Amino acid sequence: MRSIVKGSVGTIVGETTPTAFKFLISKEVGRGTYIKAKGDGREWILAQIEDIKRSNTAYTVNQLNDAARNYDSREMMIAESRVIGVESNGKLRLPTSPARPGESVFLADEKLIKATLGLSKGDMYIGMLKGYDIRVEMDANTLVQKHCSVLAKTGSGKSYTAAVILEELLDRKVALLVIDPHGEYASMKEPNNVGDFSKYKVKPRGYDITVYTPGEMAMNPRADRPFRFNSLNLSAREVAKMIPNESSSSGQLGLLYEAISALRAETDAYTLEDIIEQVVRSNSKVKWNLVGQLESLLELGLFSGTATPCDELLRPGRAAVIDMTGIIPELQAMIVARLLTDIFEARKRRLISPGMVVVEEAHNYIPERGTGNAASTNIVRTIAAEGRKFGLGLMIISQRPARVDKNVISQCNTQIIMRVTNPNDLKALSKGLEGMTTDLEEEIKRLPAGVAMLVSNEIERPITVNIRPRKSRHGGVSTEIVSREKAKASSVQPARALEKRSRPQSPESSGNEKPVRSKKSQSSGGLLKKVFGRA
Ligand SMILES: Nc1ncnc2c1ncn2[C@@H]1O[C@H](COP(=O)(O)OP(=O)(O)OP(=O)(O)O)[C@@H](O)[C@H]1O
Repeated sequence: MRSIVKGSVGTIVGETTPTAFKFLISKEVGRGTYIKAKGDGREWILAQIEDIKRSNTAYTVNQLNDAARNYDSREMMIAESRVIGVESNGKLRLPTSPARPGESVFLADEKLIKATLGLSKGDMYIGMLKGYDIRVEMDANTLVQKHCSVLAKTGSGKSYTAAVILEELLDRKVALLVIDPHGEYASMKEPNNVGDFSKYKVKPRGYDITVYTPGEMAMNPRADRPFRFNSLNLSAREVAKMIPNESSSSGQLGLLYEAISALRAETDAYTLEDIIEQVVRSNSKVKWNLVGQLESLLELGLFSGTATPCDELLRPGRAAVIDMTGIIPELQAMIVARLLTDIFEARKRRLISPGMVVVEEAHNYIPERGTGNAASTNIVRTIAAEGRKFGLGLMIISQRPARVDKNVISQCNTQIIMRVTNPNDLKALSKGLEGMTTDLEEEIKRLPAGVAMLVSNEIERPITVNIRPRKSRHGGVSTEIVSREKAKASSVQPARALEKRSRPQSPESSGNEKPVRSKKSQSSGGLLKKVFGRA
């Protein structure tokens, strides 16, 4: 056997192929380490250690080999390595012939890793390659245009990582619209004060964030402004989108179309109140159910006051955060449906800036078939399929990959995967990702918080990244349950009331009874109005 070459970490042994080789380890290396060996053309082949096996001929399965006196000298460590490729003129290719047994293996240097993996093509700094001092940079334009997803189990650092990407996009003057079900993104206004900033060379700062609430301002201390829709001349389709699917029968929808056509024939300008009055005038038996739903819509306050203009929501270098805290899921999906339809239409007509729509807890807004229904599914699918043409990108964030619409996920060119352990979610990831191996699946199960696997057409193979500290303050903090028992008890009451009252009518209702409008609800809007409010 050849003597060990200085600086090498091992020698190639056994059978090799253009895509894999094994080497006998002479210096400590670990799984995931990037290594290099000379190919036949004397160019460097970059490979990564996938697995390490240890054996010792002195210890066989059947008996100890007493003839072997020096047990330590008989121990062997074999590293199984997967070839990533050979870099030539900025392009990656597989070596034409397999690496030669007997060749020395070295640790790969930073330059080779960056060039071969394609890590320095971008301008967005999201973190460091795990185990290395190598910055991972992604291309902002590609990420926005070709969409992106962040998928991981809860507590793994999903929203933290999403915010890191949003910071980079805001630094590059991208306009962002964030659908934020839990009010986690308002804290981006403030600079971060926890993290190893010097190691990652990050400077804390706050961003230009405006938080909107579709509810009442007084109920959401984070909100800067109310979010309101225009109630003038609503089309039947627009109104229908805001009414829960399961409770609006075809008879009621027909009634809605009739009422709005009659109004259009009479006047140039009508409001939601006018639609309600018109429906009341109908002779239909099912009208009261529809009236109930329309009145609930009116009471939410979403259609009162000044409508929020679309061009205010997408502004370069700023993020508009729609904070959905306190709004029931069904209504959230309807708000998202209408909002994104307006944004997409305005963008198609070039009336607003290009930008990116970020959908947190995406399984609620675009549920996979069989796992639920949401009014917002179609428009999010449309943006995923056509947004690129019109400069509207999409970022999908979810803790339940298996419950998110596969059509949308498959349109995301960049996938950021953090720790996932649920077997259904892992299966969904495996199905949706090219090149997913059982080894990668195992790795995903074991990723620590704050470490992400980046899969993208822009990089040559999935890489693991230590996500950099945030520049802005993180807002996704878990609530302690035990020590806050009292606070929890006092907060249960309004939440329940909210859910109960915001449903237009009970499922048992026949649809023929006139809904009771209490004096209080007519004058001040009652509890519903208190919770959701008017502008
Ligand atoms: N790159 C990171 N650097 C430092 N801390 C991190 C990093 N990523 C995550 N964390 C920490 O891990 C915790 C969980 O992160 P985060 O809130 O983003 O999780 P999540 O997956 O979004 O959870 P949830 O689904 O509950 O919102 C946070 O307290 C955060 O401070």
